[in-house]
Amino acid sequence: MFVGIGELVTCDLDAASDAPARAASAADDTRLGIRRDAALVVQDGRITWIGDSADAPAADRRINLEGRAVLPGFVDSHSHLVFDGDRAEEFAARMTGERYDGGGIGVSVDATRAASDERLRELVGRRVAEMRAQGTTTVEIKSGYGLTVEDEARALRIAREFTTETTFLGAHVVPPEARDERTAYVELVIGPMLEACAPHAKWADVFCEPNSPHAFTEDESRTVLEAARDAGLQLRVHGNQLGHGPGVQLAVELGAASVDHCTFLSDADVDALVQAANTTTATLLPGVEFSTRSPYPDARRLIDAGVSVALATDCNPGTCYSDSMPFVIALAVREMGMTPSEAVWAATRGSAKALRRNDIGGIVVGGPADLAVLDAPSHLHLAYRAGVPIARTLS
Ligand SMILES: N=CN[C@@H](CCC(=O)O)C(=O)O
Ligand SMILES: [Zn+2]
Repeated sequence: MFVGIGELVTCDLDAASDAPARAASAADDTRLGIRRDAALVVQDGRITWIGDSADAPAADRRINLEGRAVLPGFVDSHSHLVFDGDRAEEFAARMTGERYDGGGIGVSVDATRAASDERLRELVGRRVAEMRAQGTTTVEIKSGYGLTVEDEARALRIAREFTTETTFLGAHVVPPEARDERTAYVELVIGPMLEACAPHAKWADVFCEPNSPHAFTEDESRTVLEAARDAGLQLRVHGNQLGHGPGVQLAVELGAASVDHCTFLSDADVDALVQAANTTTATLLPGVEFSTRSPYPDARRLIDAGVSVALATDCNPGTCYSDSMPFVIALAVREMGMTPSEAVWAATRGSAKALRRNDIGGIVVGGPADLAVLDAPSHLHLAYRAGVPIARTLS
């Protein structure tokens, strides 16, 4: 049992029926369901009681959190953790003006193909441990740095050892060796690659980006997504990252759970996301804009319009080699005009919704004890103390 919780952020509203977290003012934290001086009882990994510290029942073990804040563990609904090598020099070049266009993905593909299973497993394990150490309790992991039948299936098999939220991203880019055979590569993705990968994946994703010569057009993306849906996978889309494009409309049309990035949106894109708010979440990844020196997505415009918004890291070797949800929350507050409560909601309930999960992202009796604790009295400190390691998981 945990007692002496200074601020218990439950996010306990029903994720299926909730409207997007829209704060009435910067100080509004009513949607977070905050209790003060709280206690909770955990048994066999589940929460069995929530109440005031003063009313806490007897328990075998009693841990006094001395006024710390407890939140739902963060849900990181977008990551690419199965890779070897890094692209620090590409990052440094961007800081002095180079543009990102997805071409560096081929560098990570080479390094990942050359790595042994053991090496990849160790790297993913290390990254998941880093995430947990910063308060993340659920992570989605994509393939996408193999881009052959065997290498994509291998990436997903390894990812499955760490999470049930695995995503087939054979359509990440056209690999360098297939550059002049785009059609043949798409056929490979929707044929033997999908067949080998589907047993290890819950989701399929595509980098739909006509602004990159390496990524996929609207027609190619539709072909891949429809084939994946027919194979029983649920859909997600990388869209509208590098410029205006068809990603959002395609995601909404196909009923994808999430369209991720949403950096460049037309009014029609926002309208489509409002109409689809119960089905399709806009997942914002501000670590990418930080790491590519790009304009941030307009989170205020989306939230004020009524779009369902989530936050995730997009941890990958190219556009954001950070797996820190507290960093993302700080960026969302400082750079995207989200209130601290909106950012916490989007990183927990919102991100759970982007994974079509109602069982995580909140603290409720009967739910899993997926908890984050802060070495601080309130969730405001996540952005206020940016860069300070105040968050960890509590189990
Ligand atoms: N946009 C496509 N995929 C990743 C970047 C991958 C890379 O550059 O290695 C992203 O989400 O930003
Ligand atoms: Zn991504």
